[in-house]
Amino acid sequence: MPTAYLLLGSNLGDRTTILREAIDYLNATAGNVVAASALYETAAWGLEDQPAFLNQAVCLQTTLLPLQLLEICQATEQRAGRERLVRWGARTLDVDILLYDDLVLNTERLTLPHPRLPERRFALVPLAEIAANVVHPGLEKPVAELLVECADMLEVK
Ligand SMILES: Nc1nc2nc(S)n(CCO)c2c(=O)[nH]1
Repeated sequence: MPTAYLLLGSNLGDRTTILREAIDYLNATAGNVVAASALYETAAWGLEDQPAFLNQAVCLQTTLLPLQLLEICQATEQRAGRERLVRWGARTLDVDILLYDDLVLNTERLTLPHPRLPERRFALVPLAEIAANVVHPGLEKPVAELLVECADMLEVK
């Protein structure tokens, strides 16, 4: 069964509850969440003048195809009241697909692996907790090595 790694993020509202409810919804609609990292509080990347995020990586075993999984991720965001007001602005929930097995995909709707994964410690740190030895298809390096190489500073509030 395909394995996907997702990054959940929230910096608006009751972040802990939002992330827990997102995992419950993914379990009910997308497959089985078989692993979840700890919650990491990190300074906002991108548009820095916004509240700190809570980030969490999850491992999902799924029978959904990538674009079907993307639809469920977007539905999960909408259930949490996600409003896309400002690009990279504050949001109740963000669910990004980081990896989907060893698939490399470049479409208008979805790029896999996530194109900014190698430059984001806020994604690499939680992912390395549950998938340190998973090899990034395309870069052919394990997640742990991507983390070591990532220059992005992880400032914990
Ligand atoms: N620390 C942190 N910064 C972020 N900037 C954006 S956009 N996002 C949403 C994910 O693309 C985040 C995030 O999840 N965590």
